[in-house]
Amino acid sequence: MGFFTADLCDEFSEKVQILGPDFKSYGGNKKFKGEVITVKLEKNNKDLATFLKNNDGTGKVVVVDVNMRYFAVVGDNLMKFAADNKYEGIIVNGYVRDTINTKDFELGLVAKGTCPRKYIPVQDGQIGVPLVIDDVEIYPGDYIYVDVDGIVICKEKLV
Ligand SMILES: O=C([O-])CC(=O)C(=O)O
Ligand SMILES: [Mg+2]
Repeated sequence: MGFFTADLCDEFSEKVQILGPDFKSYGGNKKFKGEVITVKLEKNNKDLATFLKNNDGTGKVVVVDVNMRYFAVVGDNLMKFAADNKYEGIIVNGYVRDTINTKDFELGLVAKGTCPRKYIPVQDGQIGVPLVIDDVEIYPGDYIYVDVDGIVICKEKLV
């Protein structure tokens, strides 16, 4: 795939923002890009699971903010939904689990770390709301670029 986040930062330095250094890769693709869909969760991931299961993800990256609450919101089940619907990747400001298996799916997954526990009681989430992650405002329709160096976000499509 023809981009490097370092080159995007140099070439479009006025236009891009970067998320912080604490994301790690747990998916099958280390490099991915796409148009942002935002999801805000409290602790439980039901609305994210339903969204991934029921919506086409071609060209899309889902950015999930769970405010670093220490519960996993993505594992191999949700990765299967996302792979089946052709999402490019998922970015979680929080934690994931089943990470031995999440890398077997052909999409990106980055998160701040792992947690073996999920929050069981169902709670409502919000799809398509503005997020603030690592002091960066993220809106639906932004474009995001991920590789082994980091995560670059821009209001417009760069490549
Ligand atoms: O099932 C869940 O809600 C989270 C998880 O472990 C998975 O996606 O496999
Ligand atoms: Mg699981």
